[in-house]
Amino acid sequence: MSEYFQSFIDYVAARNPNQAEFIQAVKEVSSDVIPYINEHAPELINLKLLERMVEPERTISFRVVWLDDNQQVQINRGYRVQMNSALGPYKGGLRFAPTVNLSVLKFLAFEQIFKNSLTGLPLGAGKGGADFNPKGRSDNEIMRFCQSFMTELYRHIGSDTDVPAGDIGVGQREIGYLFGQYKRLQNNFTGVLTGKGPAWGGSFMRPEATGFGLLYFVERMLYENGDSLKGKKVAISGAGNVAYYAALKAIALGAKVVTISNSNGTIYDESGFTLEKLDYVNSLNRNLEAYTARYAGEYHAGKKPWQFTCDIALPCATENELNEQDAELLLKNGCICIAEGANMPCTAEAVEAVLRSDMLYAPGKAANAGGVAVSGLEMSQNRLGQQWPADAVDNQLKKIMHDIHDTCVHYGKNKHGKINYLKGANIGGFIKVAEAMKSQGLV
Ligand SMILES: NC(=O)C1=CN([C@@H]2O[C@H](COP(=O)(O)OP(=O)(O)OC[C@H]3O[C@@H](n4cnc5c(N)ncnc54)[C@H](O)[C@@H]3O)[C@@H](O)[C@H]2O)C=CC1
Ligand SMILES: O=C(O)CCC(=O)C(=O)O
Repeated sequence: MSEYFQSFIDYVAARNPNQAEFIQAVKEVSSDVIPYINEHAPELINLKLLERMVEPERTISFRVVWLDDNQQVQINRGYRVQMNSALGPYKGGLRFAPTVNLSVLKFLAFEQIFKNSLTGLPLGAGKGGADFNPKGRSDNEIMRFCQSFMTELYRHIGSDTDVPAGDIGVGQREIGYLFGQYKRLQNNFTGVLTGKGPAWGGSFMRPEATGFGLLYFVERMLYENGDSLKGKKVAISGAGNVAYYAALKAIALGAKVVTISNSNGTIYDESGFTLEKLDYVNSLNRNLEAYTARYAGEYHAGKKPWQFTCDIALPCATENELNEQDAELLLKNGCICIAEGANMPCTAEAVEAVLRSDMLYAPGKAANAGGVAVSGLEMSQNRLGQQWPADAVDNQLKKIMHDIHDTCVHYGKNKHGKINYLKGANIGGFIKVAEAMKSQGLV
């Protein structure tokens, strides 16, 4: 690696102590982008484009006070990282989980810059959330928390400023409570959040978009490499929004899904999940062990899905959930493709192991961009005061995922025809943002 790369990483590490996830994401992007800049756009070095991209435009941190069902006062910390507005209003989800901290949100917001650029839509990048654990909380507690969170956040967001959406722990229920509180405070029914219910400004297909988009990407990637999803054995991690819709679409495209998991363990069902089985998993409310009382699957407490033989691995749960050993095991067992539904689910070492092999690797910023893409379409519908039919949105989603795939191929194919989708996504995502920042002057 070049001198510039090392001095850049040292600079970022010194300015962001104790932010391991953020530095991991920055290293991963800059290891592709810096050689590209050195060769094709050295003028960007003096403009300090990358140095500017790693500095959030604004970071908001605030107190969230609320009353639990036992009348006890609870205090959480809320955040919004407004990372980059070169291409449009800040855009990205809100995460409610005890693991939320600035390092995690900055890595997510940083990844969002390149992901949102790849969609081809006018979307800047942001991410936010709180260290609030929704597990075991009543519906009323969730509502009170959301109302308190929005009572501060509302002054920093707007339909042309910053448009949050969901992420881990934030689905349509939470978006509803957040939206209701924003409307009450601002007296304004506007597209300030995406992932809304279809009856009150939401886009059809937003719940499905990330999981479906992931499979559209995988389908295209396999096709490009002379293969298809038909008859493939697919291992999926997670049991939330992305995992569920990824499983549904994989099954619809002729694959067999054999695992679903959460942080406690994995269900392995050799005969493959069906829609009915997946809906049963949803009804279990995190108690995956109960699956075996009804269906002939196995429950493996404390185990990840990556030990089971599969052709395709789709990590759809959380960051750094698939490590180097997992990647080696997948390779040994004949897995041909890892595609990330989650954000940065593979550790840096796992990515290196995969890139050294012939396995296909689709990074999250490309493969899971379908969610934010349909959020972008929801913003367009809100501005126009329209609601487009589900099949029209689905067709646009498919086209966007295919275009992202082709951008990755364009920037990631080497002279021997091998495609590095990570490099393609990093460079393809970077170029547009860099051009926009250059045009907009020193901001
Ligand atoms: N919801 C969306 O539209 C998008 C989500 N993503 C990413 O996809 C991932 C999943 O998000 P959602 O499905 O929306 O969240 P969710 O809250 O609906 O589901 C998360 C699932 O992951 C499981 N999980 C959490 N930690 C785990 C661990 N250590 N090991 C195994 N399972 C674990 C949870 O039990 C839950 O089943 C996250 O990385 C998120 O940032 C990315 C793009 C868009
Ligand atoms: O739809 C959105 O704005 C959020 C999507 C998101 O958070 C992500 O792509 O990781």
